[in-house]
Amino acid sequence: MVSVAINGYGTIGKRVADAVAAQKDMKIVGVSKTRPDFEARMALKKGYDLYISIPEREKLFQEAGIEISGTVEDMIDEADIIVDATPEGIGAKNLKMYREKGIKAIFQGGEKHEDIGLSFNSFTNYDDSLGADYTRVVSCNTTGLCRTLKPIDDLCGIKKVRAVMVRRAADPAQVKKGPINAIVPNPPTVPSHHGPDLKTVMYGININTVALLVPTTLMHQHNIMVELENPVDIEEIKEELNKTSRVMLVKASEGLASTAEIMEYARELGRPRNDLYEIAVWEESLNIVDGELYYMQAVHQEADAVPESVDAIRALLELEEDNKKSIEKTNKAMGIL
Ligand SMILES: NC(=O)C1=CN([C@@H]2O[C@H](COP(=O)(O)OP(=O)(O)OC[C@H]3O[C@@H](n4cnc5c(N)ncnc54)[C@H](OP(=O)(O)O)[C@@H]3O)[C@@H](O)[C@H]2O)C=CC1
Ligand SMILES: O=C(OP(=O)(O)O)[C@H](O)COP(=O)(O)O
Repeated sequence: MVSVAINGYGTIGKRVADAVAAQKDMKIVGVSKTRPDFEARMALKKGYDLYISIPEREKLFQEAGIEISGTVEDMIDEADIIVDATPEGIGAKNLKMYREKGIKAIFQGGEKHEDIGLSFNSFTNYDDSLGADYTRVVSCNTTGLCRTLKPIDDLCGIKKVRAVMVRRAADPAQVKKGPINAIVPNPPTVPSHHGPDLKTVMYGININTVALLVPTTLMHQHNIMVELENPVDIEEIKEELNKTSRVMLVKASEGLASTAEIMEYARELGRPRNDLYEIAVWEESLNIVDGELYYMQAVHQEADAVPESVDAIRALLELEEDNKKSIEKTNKAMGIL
C-alpha cells in the first residue's frame, strides 16, 4: 500500500484525499492547509494528519486548538508521492521543493503544461506517465473534452473539432469570484487555451475552442462540433458513449434538461459531496448533420478530474501498467458508473 500526501486540502485536494482513501492499494498519510478553518477540522475528523504549508502560521493553528503534525516538508518525508492541489501557479513553485526532497508529484490543471513537462488523462495518454517523476492532470474542462472525444476518435476518426466552452464563474463556495450578472468572453481572445491544453494529452487532435464565463457555480457546459473522418451512424456513437467509462447519457425529456437538474440527479446518486465524476452528455443533442457530429455535455468541475489523479498515482508509481485496470479499480472504489 503506497503512502500519498495532499499538498493543498481544498476543493480538489479534499476530494482526491477521499478518493485515495477509498482505494485498496493506497492510503493518505497527510494533507496540508494554510488556514485553521473548518476544512482543517474536517480533515482531522476524517483521520487525516494535518500539516501546514506556511510554518509561520503554526501559532494560529495552536490558538485554534487544531493539532498539526508538522510542515509540508515533514509530510513529504512520510509519503511515496505528493498530489499538489494548491491554487493555480503555486504548484509550479513547489516543484523545486519536490525535486530537492526527491519525491514524485502530481499537479492539477491550473499549472502550465510547460512548467511540469507532462500532462495526464487516464484514457488518452496514461502510458506516458508510467514511472515518470511529475505529471499534470489536465483541468476539468480538458478532462471533459477527453472523455467524449477519445471514444469518438477511436470509433470513426476526427478531422476537426470546434467547441464553445460555457464555464461556471466560480465554485459554489467561492464567494469572491464572479461575474454575478454578466456573460464574459474569457479569454476574449480566440481560440482559447482549451484547444492547446487538450493537445497535451490527445496528441495531434485538430481543435479550436472559444470560452466564456457565465454566472453559475454548478457545472461547465460544452457545445461540441466534430468533423468526422469516416461515416458513422448516430446510434453507433450513442452506443459507444453509453459504454464509455466516466461518461453518462442524460435525457432532457426525463427531467435532466439543465445543469441544475443534473446536479439534483447527482444528489440522488448519494456520492460524497453530491459529486458527479461522469461527463453528462445530453442524448437529444447528439446529431450528425452533413457529416458533422454535434453534441452538448455538462461537467461537474469540482469532481470530474478527481479519479484521474488516482490513476495518475498508479502510473507514476507503476502500480498498474494497464490504464483500463487502473480505471476499473478507481471506479469500483469510488462508485463510478
Ligand atoms: N476548483 C475547480 O473547479 C478546479 C480546480 N482545478 C485545479 O486544481 C488546483 C486546486 O484548485 P482548487 O482546489 O480549486 O483550489 P482551492 O483554493 O479550493 O484549494 C487550494 C488549497 O491549497 C492551499 N493553499 C493555498 N495557498 C497555498 C500555498 N501557498 N502552499 C500550499 N497550499 C496552499 C489552500 O489552503 P487554505 O484553504 O488553508 O488556504 C487549499 O487547501 C488548481 O490548479 C486548479 O486550477 C482543476 C479542475 C477544477
Ligand atoms: O475553468 C477551469 O479551468 P479552465 O481554465 O481549463 O477552463 C477550472 O474549472 C478551474 O477554474 P478556476 O481557475 O476558475 O477555478
